[in-house]
Amino acid sequence: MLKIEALAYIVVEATDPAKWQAFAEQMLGMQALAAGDGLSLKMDERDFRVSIVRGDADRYLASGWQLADRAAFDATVAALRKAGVDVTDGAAELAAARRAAAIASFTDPAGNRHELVCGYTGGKTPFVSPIGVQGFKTGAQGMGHTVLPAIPFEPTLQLFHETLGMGLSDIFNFKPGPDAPNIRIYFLHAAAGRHHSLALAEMPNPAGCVHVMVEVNQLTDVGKAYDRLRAQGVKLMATLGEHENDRMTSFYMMTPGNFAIEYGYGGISVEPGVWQTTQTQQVSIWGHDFSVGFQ
Ligand SMILES: Cc1ccc(O)c(O)c1CC[C@@H]1C(=O)CC[C@]2(C)C(=O)CC[C@@H]12
Ligand SMILES: [Fe+2]
Repeated sequence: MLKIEALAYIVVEATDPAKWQAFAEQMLGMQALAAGDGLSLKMDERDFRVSIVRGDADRYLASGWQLADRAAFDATVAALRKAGVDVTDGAAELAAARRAAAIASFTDPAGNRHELVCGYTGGKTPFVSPIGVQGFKTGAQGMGHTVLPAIPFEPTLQLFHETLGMGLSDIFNFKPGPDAPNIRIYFLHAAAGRHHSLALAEMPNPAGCVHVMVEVNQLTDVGKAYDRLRAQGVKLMATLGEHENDRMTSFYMMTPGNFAIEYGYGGISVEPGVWQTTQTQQVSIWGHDFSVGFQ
């Protein structure tokens, strides 16, 4: 019963949503629709997969987690409360804004904000990219993956792995330099089987997120996006490459929200309960030069 299915959506705070509109439409190829004084970014038949809300900062605000049904939602809220997590029952107004039948929210030990939702009450209309992107891979596996800062690491990992039951796909002890201490990055899967819906990274991030990954249906759209990045002067955070752990071919760019987006194709799926946790030895089997992002 107690199973997160996928990352349903993310919420981003923006001082100037018009910047996100241009970035979403012209760089990412998503549909941007007015929503109050913010924006709904559409990646598939759902009303939104990214909610841009107007505010005083440019940052990541929350991760929205999909529960299969009301029973799974209630069981998850109960499990969190039993573990001592302060869970807030969401108001009907918030549930309506997120197109959810029910919503609850909590903050993890690292200070990241999360929303739990069940059901989907919004519209189902076709996705039509304004620049011809041939679709994002969403569906049951959700909008993609999010990598969140996780300090303190152990209690944050415990919440998602033990209390919420997300499976450990891969463990990576990242060594930034020969004398630098290890940074732990743990990759966790949800029930729908995307290799990771969440990664916890033992590093601080003032924007509230290290990166969000969105996946397209064809490699051609990754290559075309790379061309657009250069034409539009968007800041590259890592060159094209293929990850060792989930075999995603992708590149990374900076967003108007001060966190990065990984734009990828071809990631693997795992079978929950069967998959054996791997221990990655390297970031990627080719490419992914992150040094360009620090320039
Ligand atoms: C290692 C890895 C596997 C699969 C992924 O989807 C993925 O994003 C990563 C890279 C994670 C990580 C990051 O996002 C922040 C900057 C990091 C720490 C680096 O500098 C190398 C690995 C990067
Ligand atoms: Fe990633």
